[in-house]
Amino acid sequence: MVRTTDPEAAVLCDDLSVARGSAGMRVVDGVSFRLAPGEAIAVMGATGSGKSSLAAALAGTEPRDVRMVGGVAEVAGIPLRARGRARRIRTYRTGHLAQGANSALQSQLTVADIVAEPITTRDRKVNQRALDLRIADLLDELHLPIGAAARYPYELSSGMRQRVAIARSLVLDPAVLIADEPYANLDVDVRPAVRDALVRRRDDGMAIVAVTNERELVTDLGAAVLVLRAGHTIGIGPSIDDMQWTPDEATSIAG
Ligand SMILES: Nc1ncnc2c1ncn2[C@@H]1O[C@H](COP(=O)(O)OP(=O)(O)OP(=O)(O)O)[C@@H](O)[C@H]1O
Repeated sequence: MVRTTDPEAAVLCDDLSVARGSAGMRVVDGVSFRLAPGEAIAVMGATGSGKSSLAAALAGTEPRDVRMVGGVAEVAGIPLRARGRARRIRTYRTGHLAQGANSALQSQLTVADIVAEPITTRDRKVNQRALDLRIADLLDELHLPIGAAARYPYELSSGMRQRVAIARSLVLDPAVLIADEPYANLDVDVRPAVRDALVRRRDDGMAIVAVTNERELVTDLGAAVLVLRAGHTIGIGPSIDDMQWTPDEATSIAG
């Protein structure tokens, strides 16, 4: 088992570097931040700056071509480099909304099965009635219609699929949520339901790493801000109000 340097942190990155693809190109270089339970950080930056690669590395699951190549990273008290049982525990404690998750839902499963899968793959003897209630509550919280549970992804709009993917990422009550573009494909009228679901859990101690360039979401989450350019940190600050902005990106912390 790999030793944890900061067991109290929800997420710790110290000089973290991440490589991607068969050529092992370094796409995140020397990123450092610490998140306590109940805190949020927004990873911002232009397209290709490394936001999704950082999120995927911290989620530690998919895609498999993303890997840590330097520094320290710990999520939910367990190092990213840990293997075996420690790695499995870290996976259960981490919710992951991957980039494009709404278009990657398994087409042969119903919404209920998709959302339940993180639980059913872990515990095959789970009480079905309790599970059904839990999923109905989650779908309702995210303003999905009654009956959505029995439907298949191809029967849903992209905004509904996005909320199914969010429900799945929350179903295990994770200690840490890694959410890549939580508002992707969401109409403005359903965004408050997603925002409230995230803020409520953050208030209950869930830490959130959100890849987003949506300033309103960053403010609503009370998130710290990390801005990347070409894999490097070009700005980090405790809130979006502390950042200095050019027309299209934050460049540094104020002052
Ligand atoms: N599958 C892949 N194989 C190799 N390189 C990749 C792959 N996906 C992305 N990259 C490269 O990794 C770098 C970082 O991409 P990444 O998707 O993490 O950035 P991003 O900031 O999330 O961008 P976007 O907002 O467009 O999703 C870019 O140079 C990109 O071209």
